[in-house]
Amino acid sequence: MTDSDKPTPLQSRASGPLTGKVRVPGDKSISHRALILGALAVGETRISGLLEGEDVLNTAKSMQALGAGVERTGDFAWKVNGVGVAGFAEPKAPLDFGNSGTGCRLVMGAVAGCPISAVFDGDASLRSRPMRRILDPLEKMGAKVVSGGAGGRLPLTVQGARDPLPITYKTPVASAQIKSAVLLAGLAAPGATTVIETEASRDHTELMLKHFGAEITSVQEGQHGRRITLVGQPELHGANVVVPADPSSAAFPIVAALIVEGSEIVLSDVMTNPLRTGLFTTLREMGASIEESEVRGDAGEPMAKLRVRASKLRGVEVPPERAPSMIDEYLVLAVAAAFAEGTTIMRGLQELRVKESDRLEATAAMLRVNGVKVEVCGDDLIVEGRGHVPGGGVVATHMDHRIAMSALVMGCASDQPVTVDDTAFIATSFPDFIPMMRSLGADFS
Ligand SMILES: O=C(O)C1=C[C@@H](OP(=O)(O)O)[C@@H](O)[C@H](O)C1
Ligand SMILES: C=C(OP(=O)(O)O)C(=O)O
Repeated sequence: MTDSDKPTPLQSRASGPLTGKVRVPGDKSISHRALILGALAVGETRISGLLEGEDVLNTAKSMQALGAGVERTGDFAWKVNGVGVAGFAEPKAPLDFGNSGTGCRLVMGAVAGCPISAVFDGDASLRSRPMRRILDPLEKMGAKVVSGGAGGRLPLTVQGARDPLPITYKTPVASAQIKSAVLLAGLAAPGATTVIETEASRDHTELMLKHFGAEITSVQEGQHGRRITLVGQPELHGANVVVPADPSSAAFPIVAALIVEGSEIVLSDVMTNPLRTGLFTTLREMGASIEESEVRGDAGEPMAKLRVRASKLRGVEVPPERAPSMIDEYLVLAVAAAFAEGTTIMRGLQELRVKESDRLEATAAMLRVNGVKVEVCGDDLIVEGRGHVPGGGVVATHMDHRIAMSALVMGCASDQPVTVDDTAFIATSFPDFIPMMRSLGADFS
């Protein structure tokens, strides 16, 4: 997709109860990592349940361009033949990550540990996002940034280190992308690479590195943090990866079922890694009925079946330390908050400003244009829930898939229909969102 493509608007209007059983697509974070670690391993990796969204497909293409064998073998089934740690070949053309911060930043880390040069680029949204946070530690490890836009913006060229250095790095913000970039570069360095985080971020890279044979430890650091240590230059071996359903995608049908009276839906295989389930904790505090059953795990990633029933919600205060475990879910939580009774205060959301859009302002604008009273106060978002939403607004999605899906969920129960200006970017993370929501009974036209 390019930002010059013609926009495809869509309207969402109140429907009868949502019902049915669905499996949302594979987790986006795990899908990126399975392709990247498969490409850095020796031998064959088989992935099932891969998210075939644009963000992940761009990572697959970049792995191919860097010399790995990447092949689709069936629906959501992929095979990767890796080149080994530090074995990437120099790509002949710029690597285009489209809309995806994760793909771009993790591959920057992997390339930084190889003696090659690669150009990184993306769409207008990705070109506006900060890359200095990744380049700073990678430069400490010996990589060079040959050229780049102001403030480390894309497009830029990374010249990987011939002899990468292991470092101990304290991440300046809770970010799994920074942590993962350092660990992936650290694979090629001799000795121990350590990442310290004061707030724990999602640990899929650590769990998957272990699954592929690396020696990696993670211990508590302070009240909410982790200290992660990776032993460099491991022989990673190809592995089987089963990708569970993405809790960040599940969030949309879950909130829709909670706000549409009489709804009851079931979602299978939803990943329940505790570093990803802050939204479920918050919704339960608001009074949501979300029942878990059939809890099981694969490659260290737990998953469960979720049964969600329409519920009367009340406003709550969400503490800032919960943000890393639900960082992509505040948009749709704000929709749930608008349908709740009472005020919801979401604190410490500064990282929302540097996502696909400025999500703090875009979320406030989405609610405001649909008649909800909302305030951005510093880095906090305050939503006045009145038990119903007037609707009737046209929402600007700003090349942001999660704004588009959140607005369509809001329309499922608002008094007047809600329109989004462009649905195209939904394909980055949840290509079947529209048909899946319609199959549950949503009225999108
Ligand atoms: O590592 C990952 O897979 C991700 C980390 C988060 O970003 P940050 O690391 O910038 O917080 C999140 O917002 C993104 O959707 C996926
Ligand atoms: C922030 C997101 O992704 P990324 O950083 O990979 O673009 C997201 O999917 O909400």
